[in-house]
Amino acid sequence: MTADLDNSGSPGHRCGYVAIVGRPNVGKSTLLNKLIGQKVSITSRKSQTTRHRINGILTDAESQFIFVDTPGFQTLHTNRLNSEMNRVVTQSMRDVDAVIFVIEAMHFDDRDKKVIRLLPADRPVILAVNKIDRMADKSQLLPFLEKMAKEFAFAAIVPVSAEQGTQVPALIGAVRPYLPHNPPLFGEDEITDRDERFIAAELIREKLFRLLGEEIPYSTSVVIDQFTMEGELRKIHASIIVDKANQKAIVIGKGGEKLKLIAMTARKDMEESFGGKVYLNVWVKVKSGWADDAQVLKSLGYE
Ligand SMILES: Nc1nc2c(ncn2[C@@H]2O[C@H](COP(=O)(O)OP(=O)(O)OP(=O)(O)O)[C@@H](O)[C@H]2O)c(=O)[nH]1
Repeated sequence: MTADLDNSGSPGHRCGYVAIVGRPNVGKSTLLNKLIGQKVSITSRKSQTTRHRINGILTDAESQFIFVDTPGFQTLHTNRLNSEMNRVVTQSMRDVDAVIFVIEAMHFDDRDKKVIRLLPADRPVILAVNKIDRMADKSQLLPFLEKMAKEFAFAAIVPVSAEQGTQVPALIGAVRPYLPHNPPLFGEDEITDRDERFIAAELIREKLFRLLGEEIPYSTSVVIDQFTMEGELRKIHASIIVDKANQKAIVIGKGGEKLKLIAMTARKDMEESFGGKVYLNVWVKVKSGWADDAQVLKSLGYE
């Protein structure tokens, strides 16, 4: 992808877009956070917490990497939301200069193979073999990397531990040569081009994944109804949208305890992210079939 150039930056400077793809739960969000050194993309133990494209930006002396964190490839649920997500993933790979394909060390399954089939043939794909810290027998790594080299014409293969940061600089070094010569598109201190409204919704959604049971979060979404500044205070009104009335009861919890906890922990994270006080009001609303409703999807940013 090229952009309007303003002739700032040194002549050798590189700048480009990099997509991070992989099946759910391989560690894409953790890797992005490690790459850019700050929590922007949300992470969770449950899979499929990433629904939006999130740009994280890494700027160093020679280059600027604009990372696109994509939703995991969905293989279980088949509603409209998931087909939209798969579309967003394929789209995001077409718009980038390089792709980082993430898998788990020693795990290469049918879901990973599905992702491989969608990888673009006309741009460099760097394979990041993640979670190497988990390997009990490190001597198995080299044969696994050799096996992977036969699966696709990867531009490079880099074993990493996103969680511990091991080999992350090597991964950056492997991607760098594929960025085009461009001056930086973003200022040095910009980490994401998403606004605070979006980050606020992501932080609430992250709490749903962390604090609710297995099934509920998949049928919920978060909408920011109002976001205003009163002096230094951010006043945020948000709605958690659920599919059914019984889910509303679960999100609220006994005596409102669960919702209180969701709102309190989300508010603390927002205050840390935004660097200022936050007043947060969270409602739970039932909208049946929202995940299949094109109109609702549009209002959530899937166009
Ligand atoms: N041991 C270990 N765990 C990791 C590593 N990287 C990620 N994880 C864990 O794997 C789980 C999934 O990580 P995420 O970063 O949320 O995965 P994701 O691929 O973004 O998942 P989706 O949003 O579902 O697509 C989390 O519990 C992480 O803490 C790693 O290098 N080592």
